[in-house]
Amino acid sequence: MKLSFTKMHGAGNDFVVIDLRNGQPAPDAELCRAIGDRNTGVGYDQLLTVELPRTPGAVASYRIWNCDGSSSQQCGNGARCIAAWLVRDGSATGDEFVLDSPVGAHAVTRLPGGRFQVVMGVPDFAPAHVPMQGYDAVQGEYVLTIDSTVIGFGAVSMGNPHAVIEVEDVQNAPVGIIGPLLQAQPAFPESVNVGFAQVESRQRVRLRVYERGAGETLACGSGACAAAAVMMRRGHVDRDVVIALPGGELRIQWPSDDAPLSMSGPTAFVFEGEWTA
Ligand SMILES: N[C@@H](CCC[C@H](N)C(=O)O)C(=O)O
Repeated sequence: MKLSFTKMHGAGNDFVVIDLRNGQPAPDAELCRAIGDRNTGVGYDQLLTVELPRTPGAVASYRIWNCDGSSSQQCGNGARCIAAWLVRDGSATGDEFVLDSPVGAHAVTRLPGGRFQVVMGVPDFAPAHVPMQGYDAVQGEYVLTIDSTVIGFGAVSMGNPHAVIEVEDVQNAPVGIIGPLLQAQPAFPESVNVGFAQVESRQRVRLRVYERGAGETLACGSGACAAAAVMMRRGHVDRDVVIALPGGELRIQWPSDDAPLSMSGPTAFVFEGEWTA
């Protein structure tokens, strides 16, 4: 079996992109893990498959797999990379087009310098939609006590589940300890992406994300949207903010609570390869 792929990244969040528009089946969880192994495979945070469009007017659709073989509904950095891939491929022409993601259509705008803006939808704070069990009403902050550690967090769905913990010093935040602990809580039946956000100013937030299915990544686009949305709703930042992640910066704009949120940021091609196992 031969699989041609493109290695890409968006602000350091790295991807293997595979074109399945010829009807080839999507890799199963075992193959995803094999390709994703950073020692014996290619290595990636997420594998993205380009597929035929599902809705009229869309250029293509895509699906998302984490490197542990699980699937996800949303990937902000991935959406930008798929957009760049389709532009390079010639399938997406013009500066504005639509992509079908697992959670619906995303409007995309091509910006100069390999940057793309993606309309990510309206952040959904309803606990049942995150999904998060044990809470009926939307709260600005939820509190869980795990092994006598009290953790306060905001929760929001960007199509995939996010918890956002506001911290004073993100550099020294216990990302690798609290991230997996929170993910394992029964409150999150589908696990959760856990962001650690330090508000530096009303226009700038520093963020690290412990992702579901991938561990800590250099950047998480939907995590940046989630952190911005939580901090905007708390009134801690303006409605147009830069989220600085370890691998790069994303700009998040959310004009009002019931409007769609948009994210813009970089894309990069790394190399082409062929998987022959
Ligand atoms: N890195 C992504 C998010 C990928 C999916 C996530 N790990 C999940 O399981 O929901 C992004 O840029 O949004």
